[in-house]
Amino acid sequence: MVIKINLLATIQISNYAFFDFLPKHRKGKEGVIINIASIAGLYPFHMFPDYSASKHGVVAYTQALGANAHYQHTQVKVMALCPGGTDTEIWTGMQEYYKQFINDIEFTYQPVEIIGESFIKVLKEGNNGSIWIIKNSEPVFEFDYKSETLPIITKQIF
Ligand SMILES: NC(=O)C1=CN([C@@H]2O[C@H](COP(=O)(O)OP(=O)(O)OC[C@H]3O[C@@H](n4cnc5c(N)ncnc54)[C@H](O)[C@@H]3O)[C@@H](O)[C@H]2O)C=CC1
Ligand SMILES: CCCCC/C=C\C=C\C(=O)C/C=C\C/C=C\CCCC(=O)O
Repeated sequence: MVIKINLLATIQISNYAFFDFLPKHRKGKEGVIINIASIAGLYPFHMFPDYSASKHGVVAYTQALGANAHYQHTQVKVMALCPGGTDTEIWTGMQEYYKQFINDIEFTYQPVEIIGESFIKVLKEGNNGSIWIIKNSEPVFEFDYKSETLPIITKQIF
C-alpha cells in the first residue's frame, strides 16, 4: 500500500504534469515539479522499511526525470524535498511493531511551517534535478548526492 501511495501515485501525477498538463497549460517559459520524498529516501531507516523503500524510489525517479537531457526538451524542472521528522498526523499511522524503535532514538519533530517556507525557497532557487534536505528546523540545504551516491547515468551505461 505504501508503495502505491508514496511511489506509484507520485510517478503517475508527476508524469501527468510533465508530459501533459505543463506543456498544455503553463504560462511562463519554465515549469517546476517538486516531489515530497524524505530523508528516509536518502538513507535506509530501520523503523520504516517499506516507507523508506518507497521514498528512495521517489528520489531516484526525481533525479532521473530531473536530468538535464529532459530539461533541454521540456523546460520543466523536477526537484524533491526530503524532510526529517516533522510534526504531522503521519506518526499516528505507524505500524505497531516498528513503534518500539522510536523510543530508542532522540529526536524532536520540526514544525510543519518550515516545510512551506523551504518549498518557496526551492521553487525560486533550486536547479533541475536537485534534492533538498529540511531537518531539525535548520535552513533547507541541497543534498550533495554526487559525493554520497553513484552519479546519475545519462551517457555511459556500465
Ligand atoms: N511528517 C513527517 O515527519 C514527514 C513527512 N514526509 C512526507 O510528507 C508528505 C505529507 O505527509 P504528512 O503531512 O506528514 O502526513 P499526514 O498524514 O499529516 O498527511 C497526509 C495526507 O495525505 C492524504 N492521503 C493519504 N492517502 C491518500 C490517498 N490514497 N489519496 C489521497 N490522499 C491521501 C491524507 O488524507 C492526509 O491528508 C508525505 O509524502 C510524507 O511521506 C516526509 C518526511 C517526514
Ligand atoms: C524515530 C524516527 C527518527 C527520525 C525521524 C526522522 C525522519 C523521518 C522521516 C520520515 O519521512 C518519517 C515519516 C513518517 C513515518 C511514520 C509512518 C511511516 C508509515 C510507514 C508505513 O506505513 O509503512
